[in-house]
Amino acid sequence: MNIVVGSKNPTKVEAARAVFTSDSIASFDAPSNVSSQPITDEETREGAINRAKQCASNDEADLGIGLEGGVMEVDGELFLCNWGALVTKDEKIYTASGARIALPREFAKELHSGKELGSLMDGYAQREGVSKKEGAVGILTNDLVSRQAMFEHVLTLLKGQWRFWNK
Ligand SMILES: O=P(O)(O)OP(=O)(O)OP(=O)(O)OC[C@H]1O[C@@H](n2cnc3c(O)ncnc32)[C@H](O)[C@@H]1O
Ligand SMILES: [Mg+2]
Repeated sequence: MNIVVGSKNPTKVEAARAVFTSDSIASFDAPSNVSSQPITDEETREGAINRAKQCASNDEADLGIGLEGGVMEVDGELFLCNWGALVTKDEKIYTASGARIALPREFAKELHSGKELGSLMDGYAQREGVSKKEGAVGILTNDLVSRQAMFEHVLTLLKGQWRFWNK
C-alpha cells in the first residue's frame, strides 16, 4: 500500500515507517488548518484529520495519515496531547490520541498567548529542535519516551482500528 503522511517532521515520518513496515511511505507538509499551537483536544484532533484528508486525496495514496501535537487543560493544568488520524480512499476516518503528560506550569501564559511549545521546550531544555527529536515528552520523561515512540503508539492504534473495522 501507498501511505502518505502529512508532515516532514522526522519523528512522524519515521514512526510511520516503523509501524507500516510493509508499505511505502511518502510525506508532504500538509497544512493542519488549525492554529500552529492547538490548545484543546478538539482543535488538535481536527488538525490531524485535516492533514490526513489532504494526504488521502493524493492520487497515489491508499491511506492518508495526519499527526498533530497540541496542549489541553485538565483541572487548570496544561498537558501535552497528540492526535492521529487515518483516512481511507472512501473517506472513512479513524482517530486516536497519544500519551498525555503535564507541562511545566510556567508555560501556561506563553502558550495561551500563542507561543509554540516547540520553541518554549528548546529554551527550557537548553537544546535545539526538540520537536523534531526527543520532543517535549522525551524531555519531561528524562528521555524514557521519545516523540517518535509516542507517535508509533498512536499509529499502532490507528492501524489496529483500521484492520478491525475492515475485516
Ligand atoms: O512539521 P509539523 O508536522 O507541523 O511538526 P511540528 O513539530 O510543528 O508539530 P505539530 O504541528 O504536530 O505540533 C504543534 C505544536 O506543538 C509543538 N509540539 C507538540 N508536541 C511537541 C513535543 O512533543 N515536543 C515539542 N514540541 C511539541 C510543536 O513544536 C508545534 O509548535
Ligand atoms: Mg506544526
